[in-house]
Amino acid sequence: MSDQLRQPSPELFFETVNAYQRTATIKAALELDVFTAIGEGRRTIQALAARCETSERGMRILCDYLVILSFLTKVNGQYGLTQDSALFLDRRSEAYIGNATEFLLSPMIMDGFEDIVAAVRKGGTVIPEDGTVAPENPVWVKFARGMASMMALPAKLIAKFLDIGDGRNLKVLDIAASHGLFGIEIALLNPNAEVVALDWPNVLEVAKENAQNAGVSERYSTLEGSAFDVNYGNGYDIVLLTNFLHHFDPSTCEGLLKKVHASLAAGGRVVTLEMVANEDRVSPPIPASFSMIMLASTPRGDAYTFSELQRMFENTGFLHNELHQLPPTMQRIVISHK
Ligand SMILES: Nc1ncnc2c1ncn2[C@@H]1O[C@H](CSCC[C@H]([NH3+])C(=O)O)[C@@H](O)[C@H]1O
Repeated sequence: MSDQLRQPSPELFFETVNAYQRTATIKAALELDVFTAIGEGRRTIQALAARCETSERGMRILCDYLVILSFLTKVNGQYGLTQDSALFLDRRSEAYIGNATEFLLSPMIMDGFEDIVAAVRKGGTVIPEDGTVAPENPVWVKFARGMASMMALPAKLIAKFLDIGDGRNLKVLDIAASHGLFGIEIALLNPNAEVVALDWPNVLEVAKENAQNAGVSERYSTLEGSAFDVNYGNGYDIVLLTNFLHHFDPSTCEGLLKKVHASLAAGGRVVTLEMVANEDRVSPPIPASFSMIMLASTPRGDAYTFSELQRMFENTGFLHNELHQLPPTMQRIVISHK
Protein backbone atom coordinates (compact mmCIF):
# COMPACT_ATOMS: atom_id res chain seq x y z
CA MET A 1 0.00 0.00 0.00
CA SER A 2 1.40 3.41 -0.87
CA ASP A 3 2.15 5.67 2.06
CA GLN A 4 -0.65 8.11 1.04
CA LEU A 5 -3.40 5.43 1.13
CA ARG A 6 -2.39 4.02 4.50
CA GLN A 7 -3.89 5.29 7.74
CA PRO A 8 -1.22 6.83 9.97
CA SER A 9 -0.17 4.33 12.63
CA PRO A 10 2.10 4.44 15.69
CA GLU A 11 2.74 0.68 15.25
CA LEU A 12 6.26 0.92 13.83
CA PHE A 13 7.33 3.30 16.57
CA PHE A 14 5.83 1.08 19.28
CA GLU A 15 7.42 -2.08 17.88
CA THR A 16 10.81 -0.45 17.43
CA VAL A 17 10.92 1.03 20.91
CA ASN A 18 10.05 -2.39 22.32
CA ALA A 19 12.45 -4.33 20.08
CA TYR A 20 14.72 -5.18 23.05
CA GLN A 21 11.91 -7.44 24.29
CA ARG A 22 12.24 -9.60 21.18
CA THR A 23 15.99 -9.86 21.71
CA ALA A 24 15.56 -10.91 25.34
CA THR A 25 12.86 -13.43 24.48
CA ILE A 26 14.68 -15.22 21.67
CA LYS A 27 17.78 -15.38 23.86
CA ALA A 28 15.71 -16.95 26.68
CA ALA A 29 13.99 -19.42 24.33
CA LEU A 30 17.41 -20.62 23.15
CA GLU A 31 18.73 -20.85 26.68
CA LEU A 32 15.70 -22.89 27.78
CA ASP A 33 16.06 -24.98 24.61
CA VAL A 34 12.38 -24.62 23.72
CA PHE A 35 12.97 -25.19 19.98
CA THR A 36 14.82 -28.45 20.61
CA ALA A 37 12.10 -29.60 23.01
CA ILE A 38 9.39 -28.97 20.39
CA GLY A 39 11.54 -30.67 17.73
CA GLU A 40 11.73 -33.72 20.01
CA GLY A 41 7.92 -33.90 19.90
CA ARG A 42 6.84 -32.02 23.03
CA ARG A 43 3.99 -29.92 21.72
CA THR A 44 1.91 -29.03 24.78
CA ILE A 45 2.65 -26.46 27.45
CA GLN A 46 2.69 -29.16 30.14
CA ALA A 47 5.24 -31.30 28.28
CA LEU A 48 7.40 -28.30 27.39
CA ALA A 49 7.37 -26.89 30.91
CA ALA A 50 8.41 -30.27 32.31
CA ARG A 51 11.23 -30.73 29.74
CA CYS A 52 12.56 -27.16 30.04
CA GLU A 53 12.07 -26.97 33.83
CA THR A 54 9.82 -23.89 33.80
CA SER A 55 6.43 -22.90 35.18
CA GLU A 56 3.49 -23.69 32.88
CA ARG A 57 2.34 -20.07 32.96
CA GLY A 58 5.79 -18.83 31.91
CA MET A 59 6.04 -21.40 29.11
CA ARG A 60 2.55 -20.56 27.82
CA ILE A 61 3.29 -16.85 27.59
CA LEU A 62 6.75 -17.45 26.07
CA CYS A 63 5.46 -19.88 23.40
CA ASP A 64 2.53 -17.64 22.44
CA TYR A 65 4.91 -14.70 22.01
CA LEU A 66 7.16 -16.89 19.81
CA VAL A 67 4.08 -17.73 17.70
CA ILE A 68 3.30 -14.01 17.36
CA LEU A 69 6.89 -13.44 16.16
CA SER A 70 6.58 -16.36 13.67
CA PHE A 71 9.22 -18.57 15.31
CA LEU A 72 6.56 -21.19 16.21
CA THR A 73 3.21 -22.39 14.91
CA LYS A 74 0.14 -23.08 17.07
CA VAL A 75 -2.67 -25.36 15.91
CA ASN A 76 -5.40 -26.56 18.28
CA GLY A 77 -3.27 -25.54 21.25
CA GLN A 78 -0.26 -27.59 20.05
CA TYR A 79 3.00 -25.84 19.27
CA GLY A 80 5.21 -26.67 16.27
CA LEU A 81 8.44 -25.46 14.67
CA THR A 82 8.45 -23.39 11.49
CA GLN A 83 10.77 -24.51 8.68
CA ASP A 84 13.37 -21.92 9.73
CA SER A 85 13.21 -22.75 13.44
CA ALA A 86 13.54 -26.47 12.73
CA LEU A 87 16.63 -25.90 10.59
CA PHE A 88 18.39 -23.17 12.55
CA LEU A 89 17.18 -23.21 16.17
CA ASP A 90 16.74 -26.88 17.08
CA ARG A 91 20.06 -27.79 18.73
CA ARG A 92 20.01 -31.24 17.07
CA SER A 93 20.16 -29.69 13.57
CA GLU A 94 23.54 -29.52 11.79
CA ALA A 95 22.65 -25.97 10.75
CA TYR A 96 21.96 -24.81 14.36
CA ILE A 97 22.93 -21.13 14.74
CA GLY A 98 21.64 -20.41 18.26
CA ASN A 99 25.17 -20.05 19.63
CA ALA A 100 25.70 -16.97 17.41
CA THR A 101 24.14 -14.99 20.30
CA GLU A 102 27.42 -15.51 22.17
CA PHE A 103 28.98 -12.94 19.81
CA LEU A 104 25.96 -10.99 18.55
CA LEU A 105 24.75 -10.22 22.07
CA SER A 106 28.20 -9.97 23.68
CA PRO A 107 28.76 -6.91 25.88
CA MET A 108 31.35 -5.61 23.37
CA ILE A 109 28.77 -5.45 20.57
CA MET A 110 25.85 -4.33 22.73
CA ASP A 111 27.89 -1.66 24.57
CA GLY A 112 28.36 0.12 21.26
CA PHE A 113 24.59 0.72 21.19
CA GLU A 114 24.50 2.23 24.70
CA ASP A 115 25.17 5.75 23.43
CA ILE A 116 24.21 6.09 19.78
CA VAL A 117 23.75 9.85 20.22
CA ALA A 118 27.47 10.14 21.00
CA ALA A 119 28.45 7.76 18.17
CA VAL A 120 26.37 9.76 15.66
CA ARG A 121 27.85 13.05 16.93
CA LYS A 122 31.37 11.64 16.68
CA GLY A 123 30.86 9.61 13.49
CA GLY A 124 32.32 6.44 15.03
CA THR A 125 32.35 4.19 18.05
CA VAL A 126 32.63 5.68 21.52
CA ILE A 127 33.86 2.38 22.96
CA PRO A 128 37.40 3.07 24.27
CA GLU A 129 40.46 1.87 22.30
CA ASP A 130 38.72 1.70 18.91
CA GLY A 131 36.01 -0.80 19.88
CA THR A 132 36.10 -4.18 18.19
CA VAL A 133 39.19 -3.40 16.08
CA ALA A 134 41.46 -3.06 19.15
CA PRO A 135 44.43 -5.46 18.86
CA GLU A 136 43.67 -8.96 20.17
CA ASN A 137 40.18 -7.96 21.32
CA PRO A 138 38.85 -11.08 23.11
CA VAL A 139 35.43 -10.61 21.46
CA TRP A 140 36.91 -12.29 18.36
CA VAL A 141 37.34 -15.57 20.19
CA LYS A 142 33.58 -15.41 20.85
CA PHE A 143 33.08 -14.74 17.14
CA ALA A 144 35.26 -17.71 16.19
CA ARG A 145 33.32 -20.03 18.50
CA GLY A 146 29.81 -18.60 18.13
CA MET A 147 29.61 -17.43 14.50
CA ALA A 148 31.23 -20.46 12.87
CA SER A 149 27.76 -21.99 12.61
CA MET A 150 26.57 -19.01 10.55
CA MET A 151 29.65 -19.05 8.30
CA ALA A 152 29.60 -22.79 7.54
CA LEU A 153 27.19 -22.36 4.63
CA PRO A 154 28.89 -19.37 2.92
CA ALA A 155 32.25 -21.17 3.36
CA LYS A 156 30.93 -24.24 1.51
CA LEU A 157 29.29 -22.09 -1.19
CA ILE A 158 32.46 -20.08 -1.84
CA ALA A 159 34.68 -23.18 -2.09
CA LYS A 160 32.22 -24.61 -4.64
CA PHE A 161 31.94 -21.31 -6.53
CA LEU A 162 35.72 -21.07 -7.00
CA ASP A 163 35.76 -24.23 -9.10
CA ILE A 164 39.04 -25.54 -7.67
CA GLY A 165 38.07 -29.13 -6.93
CA ASP A 166 40.25 -30.54 -9.73
CA GLY A 167 43.24 -31.26 -7.49
CA ARG A 168 45.51 -28.54 -8.94
CA ASN A 169 48.18 -27.15 -6.59
CA LEU A 170 46.68 -24.19 -4.81
CA LYS A 171 48.13 -21.74 -2.31
CA VAL A 172 45.49 -19.95 -0.23
CA LEU A 173 45.83 -17.08 2.25
CA ASP A 174 42.88 -16.58 4.62
CA ILE A 175 43.17 -13.06 6.09
CA ALA A 176 41.35 -12.62 9.43
CA ALA A 177 40.55 -16.31 9.30
CA SER A 178 38.81 -16.58 12.70
CA HIS A 179 37.23 -20.09 12.92
CA GLY A 180 39.11 -20.87 9.67
CA LEU A 181 36.13 -22.42 7.89
CA PHE A 182 36.62 -20.54 4.60
CA GLY A 183 40.12 -21.94 4.10
CA ILE A 184 39.22 -25.34 5.55
CA GLU A 185 36.38 -25.83 3.03
CA ILE A 186 38.82 -25.17 0.18
CA ALA A 187 41.29 -27.67 1.68
CA LEU A 188 38.47 -30.24 1.94
CA LEU A 189 37.49 -29.72 -1.69
CA ASN A 190 41.01 -29.76 -3.12
CA PRO A 191 43.50 -32.27 -1.63
CA ASN A 192 46.43 -30.24 -3.01
CA ALA A 193 45.38 -26.93 -1.48
CA GLU A 194 47.71 -25.45 1.17
CA VAL A 195 46.09 -22.90 3.45
CA VAL A 196 47.75 -20.15 5.48
CA ALA A 197 45.45 -18.58 8.08
CA LEU A 198 46.19 -15.14 9.52
CA ASP A 199 44.58 -13.68 12.67
CA TRP A 200 45.33 -12.81 16.31
CA PRO A 201 47.05 -15.70 18.15
CA ASN A 202 44.17 -16.42 20.58
CA VAL A 203 41.71 -16.61 17.66
CA LEU A 204 43.95 -18.91 15.60
CA GLU A 205 43.71 -21.55 18.34
CA VAL A 206 40.08 -22.04 17.26
CA ALA A 207 41.03 -22.25 13.55
CA LYS A 208 43.72 -24.86 14.31
CA GLU A 209 41.22 -26.90 16.33
CA ASN A 210 38.75 -26.81 13.42
CA ALA A 211 41.44 -27.72 10.85
CA GLN A 212 42.41 -30.68 13.05
CA ASN A 213 38.78 -31.83 13.34
CA ALA A 214 38.36 -31.52 9.55
CA GLY A 215 41.48 -33.65 9.01
CA VAL A 216 43.39 -31.00 7.03
CA SER A 217 45.90 -29.80 9.63
CA GLU A 218 48.97 -31.05 7.73
CA ARG A 219 48.05 -28.60 4.92
CA TYR A 220 47.10 -25.81 7.33
CA SER A 221 49.54 -23.26 8.78
CA THR A 222 49.10 -19.97 10.60
CA LEU A 223 50.48 -16.42 10.65
CA GLU A 224 49.92 -14.63 13.96
CA GLY A 225 49.46 -10.87 14.25
CA SER A 226 47.90 -7.88 12.55
CA ALA A 227 47.04 -8.14 8.86
CA PHE A 228 48.45 -4.62 8.53
CA ASP A 229 51.89 -5.60 9.87
CA VAL A 230 52.56 -9.29 9.21
CA ASN A 231 54.52 -10.33 6.12
CA TYR A 232 52.19 -12.54 4.05
CA GLY A 233 54.79 -14.20 1.83
CA ASN A 234 53.82 -14.52 -1.83
CA GLY A 235 52.67 -16.73 -4.68
CA TYR A 236 49.07 -17.12 -3.48
CA ASP A 237 46.44 -18.25 -5.98
CA ILE A 238 43.58 -17.18 -3.75
CA VAL A 239 43.35 -14.63 -0.94
CA LEU A 240 40.23 -14.82 1.22
CA LEU A 241 39.04 -11.51 2.66
CA THR A 242 35.81 -12.43 4.34
CA ASN A 243 34.02 -10.00 6.63
CA PHE A 244 37.13 -7.90 7.18
CA LEU A 245 37.14 -4.74 5.02
CA HIS A 246 33.95 -3.38 6.63
CA HIS A 247 35.85 -2.66 9.86
CA PHE A 248 38.03 0.03 8.27
CA ASP A 249 37.85 3.22 6.20
CA PRO A 250 38.61 3.06 2.45
CA SER A 251 42.17 4.36 2.70
CA THR A 252 43.05 1.78 5.39
CA CYS A 253 41.46 -0.91 3.19
CA GLU A 254 43.55 0.26 0.25
CA GLY A 255 46.74 -0.02 2.32
CA LEU A 256 45.81 -3.64 3.02
CA LEU A 257 44.84 -4.37 -0.59
CA LYS A 258 48.23 -3.19 -1.84
CA LYS A 259 49.85 -5.84 0.37
CA VAL A 260 47.32 -8.42 -0.83
CA HIS A 261 48.03 -7.56 -4.48
CA ALA A 262 51.79 -8.02 -3.95
CA SER A 263 51.23 -11.40 -2.28
CA LEU A 264 49.22 -12.87 -5.19
CA ALA A 265 50.65 -14.98 -8.00
CA ALA A 266 49.99 -13.73 -11.57
CA GLY A 267 46.32 -14.40 -12.35
CA GLY A 268 45.52 -14.78 -8.64
CA ARG A 269 42.13 -13.89 -7.19
CA VAL A 270 40.81 -12.20 -4.06
CA VAL A 271 37.47 -13.34 -2.68
CA THR A 272 35.79 -10.63 -0.63
CA LEU A 273 32.67 -11.66 1.29
CA GLU A 274 30.74 -8.69 2.58
CA MET A 275 27.43 -7.22 3.60
CA VAL A 276 27.30 -5.28 0.31
CA ALA A 277 24.83 -2.39 0.39
CA ASN A 278 23.12 -1.33 -2.84
CA GLU A 279 24.12 2.04 -4.26
CA ASP A 280 21.12 3.69 -2.51
CA ARG A 281 22.65 2.55 0.85
CA VAL A 282 19.20 1.63 2.22
CA SER A 283 18.72 -1.73 0.55
CA PRO A 284 18.79 -4.72 0.86
CA PRO A 285 17.66 -4.08 4.46
CA ILE A 286 20.00 -6.45 6.36
CA PRO A 287 23.27 -5.66 4.50
CA ALA A 288 22.49 -1.91 4.42
CA SER A 289 21.63 -1.88 8.16
CA PHE A 290 25.04 -3.36 8.87
CA SER A 291 26.47 0.21 8.67
CA MET A 292 24.78 0.91 12.00
CA ILE A 293 26.76 -1.88 13.69
CA MET A 294 29.95 -0.48 12.19
CA LEU A 295 29.10 3.03 13.43
CA ALA A 296 28.47 1.67 16.92
CA SER A 297 31.47 -0.63 17.22
CA THR A 298 34.32 0.66 15.01
CA PRO A 299 35.99 4.05 14.45
CA ARG A 300 35.41 4.25 10.66
CA GLY A 301 33.93 0.95 9.38
CA ASP A 302 31.01 0.73 6.93
CA ALA A 303 28.84 -1.55 4.80
CA TYR A 304 30.39 -0.71 1.43
CA THR A 305 28.60 -0.64 -1.91
CA PHE A 306 29.99 -2.56 -4.87
CA SER A 307 31.20 0.65 -6.54
CA GLU A 308 33.11 1.61 -3.38
CA LEU A 309 34.72 -1.82 -3.16
CA GLN A 310 35.48 -1.71 -6.87
CA ARG A 311 37.23 1.65 -6.45
CA MET A 312 39.40 0.31 -3.61
CA PHE A 313 40.49 -2.67 -5.73
CA GLU A 314 41.06 -0.58 -8.87
CA ASN A 315 43.13 1.95 -6.90
CA THR A 316 45.41 -0.85 -5.74
CA GLY A 317 46.15 -2.42 -9.11
CA PHE A 318 43.46 -5.09 -9.57
CA LEU A 319 42.35 -5.56 -13.18
CA HIS A 320 38.66 -6.29 -12.74
CA ASN A 321 36.01 -7.14 -10.17
CA GLU A 322 32.85 -9.24 -10.36
CA LEU A 323 29.94 -9.07 -7.93
CA HIS A 324 28.05 -12.32 -7.25
CA GLN A 325 25.06 -13.21 -5.08
CA LEU A 326 25.54 -16.07 -2.65
CA PRO A 327 22.00 -17.37 -2.11
CA PRO A 328 20.48 -18.26 0.30
CA THR A 329 22.89 -16.13 2.41
CA MET A 330 22.33 -12.39 2.79
CA GLN A 331 25.92 -11.64 1.80
CA ARG A 332 27.58 -11.16 -1.58
CA ILE A 333 31.05 -11.89 -2.91
CA VAL A 334 33.36 -9.75 -5.00
CA ILE A 335 36.00 -11.63 -7.02
CA SER A 336 38.96 -9.37 -7.86
CA HIS A 337 41.60 -10.42 -10.38
CA LYS A 338 45.30 -9.52 -10.37
N1 LIG B 1 44.32 -6.08 12.46
C1 LIG B 1 43.89 -7.33 12.35
N2 LIG B 1 44.67 -8.28 11.81
C2 LIG B 1 44.25 -9.55 11.65
N3 LIG B 1 43.03 -9.96 12.04
C3 LIG B 1 42.22 -9.04 12.60
C4 LIG B 1 42.59 -7.69 12.78
N4 LIG B 1 41.56 -7.04 13.35
C5 LIG B 1 40.56 -7.93 13.51
N5 LIG B 1 40.96 -9.14 13.06
C6 LIG B 1 40.18 -10.38 12.96
O1 LIG B 1 39.19 -10.15 11.96
C7 LIG B 1 38.15 -11.12 12.12
C8 LIG B 1 36.85 -10.41 11.78
S1 LIG B 1 35.44 -11.43 11.80
C9 LIG B 1 35.56 -12.29 10.26
C10 LIG B 1 36.11 -13.65 10.42
C11 LIG B 1 36.04 -14.58 9.21
N6 LIG B 1 36.90 -14.11 8.12
C12 LIG B 1 34.63 -14.73 8.73
O2 LIG B 1 34.30 -14.23 7.65
O3 LIG B 1 33.81 -15.34 9.41
C13 LIG B 1 38.29 -11.64 13.54
O4 LIG B 1 38.68 -12.98 13.54
C14 LIG B 1 39.38 -10.76 14.17
O5 LIG B 1 40.18 -11.44 15.12
